[in-house]
Amino acid sequence: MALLKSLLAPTTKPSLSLFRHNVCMNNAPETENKVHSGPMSHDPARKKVTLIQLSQMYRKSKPITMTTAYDYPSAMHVDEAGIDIILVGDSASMVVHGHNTTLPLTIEEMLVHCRSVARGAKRPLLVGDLPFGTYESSSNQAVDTSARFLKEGEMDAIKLEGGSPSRVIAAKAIVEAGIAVMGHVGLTPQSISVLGGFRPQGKNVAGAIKVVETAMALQEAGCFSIVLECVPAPVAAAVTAALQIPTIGVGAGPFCSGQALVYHDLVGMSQHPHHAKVTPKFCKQYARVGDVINNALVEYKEDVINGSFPDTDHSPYKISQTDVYSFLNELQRLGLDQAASAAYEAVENMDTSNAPIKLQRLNHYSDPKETPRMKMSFVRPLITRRGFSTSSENLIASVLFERLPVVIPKVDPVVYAFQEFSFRWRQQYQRRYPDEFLDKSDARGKGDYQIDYVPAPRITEADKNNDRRSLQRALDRRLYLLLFGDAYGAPSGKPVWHFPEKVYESEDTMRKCAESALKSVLGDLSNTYFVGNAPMAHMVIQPTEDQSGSNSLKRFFFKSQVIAKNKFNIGKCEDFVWVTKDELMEYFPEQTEFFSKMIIS
Ligand SMILES: Nc1nc(=O)c2c([nH]1)NC[C@@H]1CN(c3ccc(C(=O)N[C@@H](CCC(=O)O)C(=O)O)cc3)CN21
Ligand SMILES: CC(C)C(=O)C(=O)O
Repeated sequence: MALLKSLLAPTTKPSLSLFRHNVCMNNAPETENKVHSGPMSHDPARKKVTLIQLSQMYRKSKPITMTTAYDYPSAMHVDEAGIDIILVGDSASMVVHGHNTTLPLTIEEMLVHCRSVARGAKRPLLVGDLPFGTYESSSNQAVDTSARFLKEGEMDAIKLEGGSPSRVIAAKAIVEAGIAVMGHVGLTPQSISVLGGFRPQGKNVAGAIKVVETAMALQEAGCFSIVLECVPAPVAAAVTAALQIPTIGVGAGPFCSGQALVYHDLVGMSQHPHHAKVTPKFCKQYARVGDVINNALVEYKEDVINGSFPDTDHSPYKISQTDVYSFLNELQRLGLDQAASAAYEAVENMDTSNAPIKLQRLNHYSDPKETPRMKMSFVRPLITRRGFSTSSENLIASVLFERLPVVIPKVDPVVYAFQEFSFRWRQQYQRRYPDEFLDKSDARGKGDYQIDYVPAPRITEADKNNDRRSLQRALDRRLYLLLFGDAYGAPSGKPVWHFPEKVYESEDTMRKCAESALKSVLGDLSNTYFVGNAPMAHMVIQPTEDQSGSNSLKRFFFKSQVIAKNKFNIGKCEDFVWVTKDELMEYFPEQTEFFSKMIIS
């Protein structure tokens, strides 16, 4: 105990610094921490605030800072900021619980707040506010409640409101029970019933004198400090001068020993006028935390809705490649095909955007020749699609990707003849332009206004060379994209001409499936326009003799158009062509009838 006292004693005696040095070598700070339940820091500025520290600050006229806190995170922030006192105020009733007054808060609720704060704040002095109705009826009740704040609430001291004679007696009894008491005069919100509202106090001579006398009586009872709430600055100055203990002002002007503000008010937590129960006039907002919170929540919501959260960075839990396969197989064995399909889809999707997963998977492989892709394609046929598909048929989304004519098509001779005729007709019967207008020989533009307009040729180099890979051909016709390579339903290993297409698996819609088919060829869909959500045609393909045992195939065609682009990097195929309707028929000799119906021009 003697050691502890000398550690706490404010002194500059040289012997002490020597002593401290020894203490450190003996790892004594731990003893210190235990006694005060203080932080593990060796920084003297982090030493637990006690009544002794406070009276030192008071004697040295160092301003004392106090804010409220009601939970673990707010307590941590307040501690971190080096605030001296945390008041677990009954304002919790209003700012945390949403009541209109401080009256409804119970002792049990308060104790929950107190314990949470005690877990978060190690350095500040912790003061618990006695709730309305838990200390007024007798000194015994006041002592019992206060004791609970120390035993169950882990507080260092309590605060009570008011200074009536019975209240002063109760304060004295609590101090005599060994519990430090902070008084509270001026506006005492628990007395709202008799005060008639959250009204400032001490605004006339009698009121001001009452504030001074009450504060003095509470000092006499043994309070270590007094909160002065909502009183004029001169009154607070008088009280501060009259007392030998620190005053803490809340809306009481600058002449107090210290200042307090409600946490939510000072950080600007409750921005919304309907939600901020009260934000008294005297509050200064040091931030607009409420706005920051609102923005964060809105952004989060949007991210979830548009699918950008969670991304792979925020989906950290991995399952090994081998386990995924066993899991898929197990799901199928249990008849949970849709679940297996969904899990497989997830593996595929995470795959593309997360290289580390791939590496990790490869490492799990025992046979280095067997790549993950091969193993996947082994699993794939086992998996059926979810949604409206039945297990006996395979659905394919195909894309008829077209480039519209770039130049006006050559006019049909009959149409041309009619246009000629109607032009002459109009010329003949319309009113003549005035001569002076028509006779202006320079009316067609000269000099700066002269446009040397040479139309681009309708026949391009690609037309001349029959370069079907170019989009700069058959400018007056629609062109359609065909790919050469492996296709679903084709004899295995034999590349064929086909449209961009994809087997429907677990996309939300066939249209989505068609989009991903085209995307896998073009890389992205930014220069494409999908025409409508519904397929434009569908084709049923029965299995051939040698494919007996396999299922029928349904191929749905979706129309998409090229926009604002005259060259694409076509991937995922051995070859490709951009062809007109007539040319397209050459590539599908067995299906000319179908395609000539499906494609108009
Ligand atoms: N968010 C919050 N901040 C606080 O400072 C606080 C609370 N809540 N709740 C508990 C008490 C209540 N306090 C209050 C509440 C309202 C006023 C207020 O608005 N007073 C008006 C006069 C209102 C009247 O005359 O009826 C003023 O002009 O100061 C002041 C202090 C201070 N405490
Ligand atoms: C305004 C402060 C001093 C208070 O009493 C509370 O927060 O309950």
